[in-house]
Amino acid sequence: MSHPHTSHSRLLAWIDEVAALTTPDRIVWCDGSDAEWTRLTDELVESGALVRLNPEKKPNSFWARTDPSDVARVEERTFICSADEADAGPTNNWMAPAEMKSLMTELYRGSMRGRTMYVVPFCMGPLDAENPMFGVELTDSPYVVASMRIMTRMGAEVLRKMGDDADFVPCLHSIGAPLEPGQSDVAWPCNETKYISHFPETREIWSFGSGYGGNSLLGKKCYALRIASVAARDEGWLAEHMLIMKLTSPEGVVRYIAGAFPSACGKTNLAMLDPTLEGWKVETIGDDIAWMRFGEDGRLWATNPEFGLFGVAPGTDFHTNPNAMRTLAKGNSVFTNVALTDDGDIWWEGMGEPPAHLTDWKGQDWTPESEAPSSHPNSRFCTPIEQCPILADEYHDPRGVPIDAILFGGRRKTTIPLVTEARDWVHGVYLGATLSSETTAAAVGQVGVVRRDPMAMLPFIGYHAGDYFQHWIDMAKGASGDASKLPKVFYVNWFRRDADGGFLWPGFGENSRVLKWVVERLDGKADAVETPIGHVATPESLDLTGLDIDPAAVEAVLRVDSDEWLAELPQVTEWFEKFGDKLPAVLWAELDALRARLADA
Ligand SMILES: C=CCn1c(=O)c2[nH]c(Cc3ccc(NC(C)=O)cc3)nc2n(CCCC)c1=O
Ligand SMILES: [Mn+2]
Repeated sequence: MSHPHTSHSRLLAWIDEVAALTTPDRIVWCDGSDAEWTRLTDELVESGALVRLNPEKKPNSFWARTDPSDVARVEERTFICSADEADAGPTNNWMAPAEMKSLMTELYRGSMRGRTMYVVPFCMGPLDAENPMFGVELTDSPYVVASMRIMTRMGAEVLRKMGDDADFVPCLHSIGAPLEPGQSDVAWPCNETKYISHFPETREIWSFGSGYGGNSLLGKKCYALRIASVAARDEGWLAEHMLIMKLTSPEGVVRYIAGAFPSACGKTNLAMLDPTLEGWKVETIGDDIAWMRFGEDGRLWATNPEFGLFGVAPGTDFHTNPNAMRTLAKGNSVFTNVALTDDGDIWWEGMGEPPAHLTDWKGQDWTPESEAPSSHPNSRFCTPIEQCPILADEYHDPRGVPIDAILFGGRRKTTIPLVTEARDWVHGVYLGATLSSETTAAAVGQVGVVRRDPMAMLPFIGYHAGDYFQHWIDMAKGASGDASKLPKVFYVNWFRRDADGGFLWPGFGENSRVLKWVVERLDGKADAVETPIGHVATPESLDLTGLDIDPAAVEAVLRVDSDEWLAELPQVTEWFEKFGDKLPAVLWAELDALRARLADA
């Protein structure tokens, strides 16, 4: 059956099935054109869902406010519906796929009444990749369509490339707010019942009830991490929650670094770093997701499958991330749950002195005397990555870049030194698997509690975390047995504090000094002290030129205190016990070896 837009019979059959179930008033095929963006954003402004910003401040850009109940990913409503419950593992919510599908089918029944169902063909990664990773999102949210155009390659070009039989990940999304005839819409329709469900064996995603980013832009966390991590396990590659950066030394030597950090560690700030060290240059390839596979040369090649940046707004400003601010200044962006200035620009906490008056993320008047912040802690900017002034040319190369170093990082007041090099690959996997970070206000729960967040992937591993650790161990075999081709693994912590609670390390652009040490370790140049926890930088081995820092602070930020580390071991044991016999034995061995080294120290 041919159709004006495609002759892909499986796609057409799926669309017919979903339309029959959700009963939208109309179906619109998205072509990803500027004309379509204008139509969509005009409609959204008309309906009150978006406010157009002052073109002189941010051209072609918009301010959105969600329902206060729909402001973040809903981890407790996120499910991995593997055929076998054991495959979801202890870090995921599970429901039998058939049960979840029959339950959600009833939720979708008539859910798009009165609305438009948009067909959003998209591709994670370049269209000219060897095997492009296609998806099609069916959604009743024009906000999602506009955001997907920024975050993914989306539209007619993708449909053409898909031809009539390419594989694609079906992504079904409904905000779950049917409109009765004559009923007027609310600015942010959603449903108090939310399900974000993944079906790994059939590679499908069903999302219901939330319009918010990670729950509704299904190409990102749902596809490029949870579903992709399952495909990566089966096919021998890695889908990771990592930034990718290009680092060039003053001598012109280029190194590529991937980094995994939980939220509130400044991953985007690091990905777009403005180095303070003279002559060093950072260019950005990605700030959130890295797909990594071994090339014929035995090296690990990484690509960024995304087409935009979906960053946390508060804390982003010209001091912490000047390149993000320059990206946003070019416009073509959507800002969600930030504050609106009286002259039609956006503002959020961390941007220096607040204006005398703002409209806050709840649409209410805000002044500097207001108790609550003007912007929600999880408020976001959504902006085209091609606007980033330091985007590396390699971003567009379907081969990606060969990774020289992997950084794992967390937010810890104590215990973890500024930078440590892993003893080898397995020890590096141990560091990633035991990565810990203190919770902050941006996430739910109390502030300052140490949580394990393995490879910063805890909410995104699409299967049993024990199998995931085993997969990381097994990846070393992909380096065609030549360990020298594997990336070196490092563990960093920008957030160690002194006895008075002050930060020991200035962070931000000064982190370029740590990156220099990492590169020099790759070249076998920089010095390190052998400690029970790995090779730790010495104060002398860091280039502190021009940095006004107390030598005692440098000592303190690099210190390895055996008592502090011995105190960590019971937590690691308790963490590892969650995975039972699926925890690779080599990781128990690493823990035992660490305990023995600490005892000798
Ligand atoms: C590449 C930068 C990484 N990075 C950091 O390296 C970093 N370090 C800190 C802690 C810190 C905060 C303020 C200062 N201020 C002054 C003046 O030194 C210093 C360190 N905060 C940091 N942040 C912000 C975290 C919240 C998203 C951060 O992103
Ligand atoms: Mn992320």
